[in-house]
Amino acid sequence: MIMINYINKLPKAELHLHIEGTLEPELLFTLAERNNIKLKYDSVAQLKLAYQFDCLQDFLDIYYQGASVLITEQDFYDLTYSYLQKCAEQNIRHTEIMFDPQTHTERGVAFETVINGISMACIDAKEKLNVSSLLIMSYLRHLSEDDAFKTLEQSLPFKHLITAVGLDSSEKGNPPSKFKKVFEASIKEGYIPLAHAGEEGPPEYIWEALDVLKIKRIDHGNNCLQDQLLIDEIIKRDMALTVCPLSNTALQVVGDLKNHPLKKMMELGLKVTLNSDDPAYFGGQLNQNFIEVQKALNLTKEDLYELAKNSFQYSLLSDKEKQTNLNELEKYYAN
Ligand SMILES: Nc1ncnc2[nH]cnc12
Ligand SMILES: [Zn+2]
Repeated sequence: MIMINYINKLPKAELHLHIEGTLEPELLFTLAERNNIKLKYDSVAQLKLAYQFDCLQDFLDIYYQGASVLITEQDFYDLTYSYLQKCAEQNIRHTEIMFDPQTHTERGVAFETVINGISMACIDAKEKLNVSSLLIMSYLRHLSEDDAFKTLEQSLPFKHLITAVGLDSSEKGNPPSKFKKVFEASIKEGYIPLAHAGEEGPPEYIWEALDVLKIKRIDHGNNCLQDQLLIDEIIKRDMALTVCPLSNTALQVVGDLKNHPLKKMMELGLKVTLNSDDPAYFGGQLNQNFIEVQKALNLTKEDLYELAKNSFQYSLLSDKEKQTNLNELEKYYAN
């Protein structure tokens, strides 16, 4: 059975989303013009043709290029508000937004410009769209730990606006242990530790993220399936995986959605959530991920309910906020 309508109205949270990855080609061109930036592509159609990826690195090269049109506070505001409007349309009640400060500070854009633009949009969206959000500052793992320390330092005046730290970018060759000290320091500052692990990297990287970085949630985590002891450990620790199906097929982590391990993960007892990762690049927003994976794997209403429930349960919201969202979901499911 196809459940597009049911999915569209299902109350849900998104826990794995890069704000730079929500930059739609149309907005990218608008911002390039506004900031007098010459692009390599003549049109939106031509740019879209470049969105063909063989692996994570292929994508990252284009994604960092795209982000170079973001210059002013207004740019970051427009980018973020536009995503939050899409959340409202999809009945995403809460979202946990990753941002990559180093992608911008490396180009001479101040940390302050980035965080102010993003967080102002979040405040306005709460008021006008009733979508709640919080921010995850992600360190780029292809850069050095010293560089991450500089970013941590820059974030401190804005600590009240940031809930967690993450780790993203090129996984292979950049194990979590490279960032042991900066994660320890981030935890001391009150940030909750999260990390991408096991997207392209081996199960050992997931073990390191758990044991060395002390993470509370695993971004992707697909490759845990290669290690039964690791699966047992993740279940024992009651940790969630933020799974991103359309990202996985776009980056050739999974060949075909029909072979996506989501259902298997659920059957094994792993707690999983569905997410869009970089929707402007991977062919679909969160609801499109739900719709396509439901169809490919024949997910039932109970499965969809479990995924939505996990998205609130494993969010970084307070227990009270979780309960409010869960009550709303419960009501929807019962009707
Ligand atoms: N899927 C992904 N993996 C690692 N780094 C990323 N940055 C943006 N999207 C990413
Ligand atoms: Zn990601």
